[in-house]
Amino acid sequence: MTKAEIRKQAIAQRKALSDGQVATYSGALLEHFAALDFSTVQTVHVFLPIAEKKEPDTFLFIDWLALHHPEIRVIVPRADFETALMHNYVYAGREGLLKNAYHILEPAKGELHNGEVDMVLVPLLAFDIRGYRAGYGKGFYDRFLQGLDTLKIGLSFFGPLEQIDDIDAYDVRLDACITPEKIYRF
Ligand SMILES: Nc1nc2c(c(=O)[nH]1)N(C=O)[C@@H](CNc1ccc(C(=O)N[C@@H](CCC(=O)O)C(=O)O)cc1)CN2
Ligand SMILES: Nc1ncnc2c1ncn2[C@@H]1O[C@H](COP(=O)(O)OP(=O)(O)OP(=O)(O)O)[C@@H](O)[C@H]1O
Repeated sequence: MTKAEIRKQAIAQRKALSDGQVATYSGALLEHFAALDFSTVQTVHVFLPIAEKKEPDTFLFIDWLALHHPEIRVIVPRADFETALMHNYVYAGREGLLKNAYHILEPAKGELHNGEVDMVLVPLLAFDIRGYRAGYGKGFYDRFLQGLDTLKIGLSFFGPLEQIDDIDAYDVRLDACITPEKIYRF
């Protein structure tokens, strides 16, 4: 399937989830996340969920990290839709977040983070068994991840597709993808 076909299907599949399912599946994702090795992780980049689009509730991950790994810095993005680039900020609590025109919560201001990130949680609409992903189609994460030496972990409520057909040279493969059922490693 092509990314365009996949997007349509995945958006509809997610829309059909109840809020209860989103909460249950998000909890299942967190259980797998919590079993990862954080011994060399100092910084984790976490996307903030678009609740309207039934994305995984990554606040669960942020709260878990604060409790179990208070030494780990959480970095959150702010997306610039004119340039398709993301600017990254040190997470400083929910109070400082505002919703942008795309219903994405983002830091209104704060401390920019231009340093390394050891792990990136990557949003996606679908992924395949090779570790390729399709998102909303603006290439934000492909640009951000290009050349970045970091662990790239997708979060998905659904299992992998056989193949995303129209992969291009910019597409960055995930190292792993967490689903409610299991972690896929690539
Ligand atoms: N939580 C979260 N943050 C993220 C992403 C993501 O997938 N999830 N992105 C990942 O790269 C970037 C934002 N990507 C986006 C790209 C396009 C549209 C957009 O065009 N929305 C339209 C139509 C979408 C649709 O087809 O449903 C709209 O909402 O009107 C939204 C977000 C950066 N931040
Ligand atoms: N590093 C880059 N430099 C220039 N163009 C890029 C880069 N990365 C991706 N693109 C372009 O951006 C467009 C969108 O890419 P793609 O369809 O793979 O988005 P996506 O992965 O679904 O979206 P997102 O990363 O925002 O979730 C494509 O035309 C792609 O070639």
